[in-house]
Amino acid sequence: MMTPLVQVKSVSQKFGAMCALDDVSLDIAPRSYTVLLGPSGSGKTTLLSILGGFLVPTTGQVLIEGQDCTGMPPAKRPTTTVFQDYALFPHMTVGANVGFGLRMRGVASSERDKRAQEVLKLVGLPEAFGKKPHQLSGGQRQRVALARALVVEPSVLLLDEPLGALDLKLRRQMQEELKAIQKRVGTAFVHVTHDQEEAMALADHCVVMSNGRIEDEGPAERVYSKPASRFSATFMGESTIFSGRVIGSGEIETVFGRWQLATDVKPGSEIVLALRPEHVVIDQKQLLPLGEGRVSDVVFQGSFKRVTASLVKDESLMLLARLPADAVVQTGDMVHFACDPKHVLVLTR
Ligand SMILES: Nc1ncnc2c1ncn2[C@@H]1O[C@H](COP(=O)(O)OP(=O)(O)OP(=O)(O)O)[C@@H](O)[C@H]1O
Repeated sequence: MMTPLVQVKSVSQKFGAMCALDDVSLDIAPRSYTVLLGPSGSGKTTLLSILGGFLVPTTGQVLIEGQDCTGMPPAKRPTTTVFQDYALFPHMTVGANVGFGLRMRGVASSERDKRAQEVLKLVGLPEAFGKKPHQLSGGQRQRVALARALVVEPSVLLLDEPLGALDLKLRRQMQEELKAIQKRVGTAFVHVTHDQEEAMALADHCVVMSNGRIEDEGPAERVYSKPASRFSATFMGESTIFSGRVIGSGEIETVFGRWQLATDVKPGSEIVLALRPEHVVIDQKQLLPLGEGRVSDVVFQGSFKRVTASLVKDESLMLLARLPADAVVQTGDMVHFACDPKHVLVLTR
């Protein structure tokens, strides 16, 4: 990795007895799109607040561009934050809202207006300059909030659930726009979400959080295809999880029998195995057999069918499968399930 733009070093945040962040370290590369992904209460907003200077961590350090910013107030550090509710000033025009940060920095009005116009163009709203926030749609207000944060040319833009207030269709559209704007301006973005699809669509670097710790981090594709832990295998996409034990080199004992599986985990170790639904197939006995299962649910989702089945070998294990849209399966059917050994994920955590 090139020299990090941001270095979070062993940061912990306590609120009384409650530990919201527990020894978190993270590097953020210049020009990157980082997504902090995790369930409610995992510490995402706390970490973003520490990056933005709204919280001073109990212990640890935050360096931005090599400078120690740990105790520095928000206005002094090279970051700006876009909040979920946009926090636009309702009585000001869009142009004045966008130019606000420049006004605070003493930039003259003609220069402010010129730069506000430029960023409004950048976010696709060149005609909004003289309007008031209430004359805009939710998606447009979101873009004004983005323009207002970008106009001061921060080194890092922090976004706290920026698309949370938008409906699903607009959300997907704004994801594409956010990514395109980030590539255009080259500013590093750090974006908090609990939506794993959003994380996959946006992240160059995906950081999966749980209980105040980083569970997994890396390119979104790597986190999905080779999750580091059971938590990230189930939070970033769905998986069927089952346990196993390594009994010899390349041999694993599972509820489905003995499997020949390449693994470098040492014999005797207990492991967790995960299987993505798109890697489960039916009626292909030449692959690794998962045995028979009774289909308990079939949901047609347009391009595929999402099938849930309880397996004869272990009825408590609910198998998830994503089958072709034309697969002939119904609730109550007994079906032979299998998987390709190369897709079985062996997790050590
Ligand atoms: N000011 C505070 N005082 C006390 N506890 C707090 C404070 N801020 C956050 N917490 C607690 O710290 C933990 C982490 O909260 P945080 O808001 O960072 O999580 P999050 O992952 O952003 O969740 P969400 O998606 O719900 O916003 C939670 O248990 C929360 O209740």
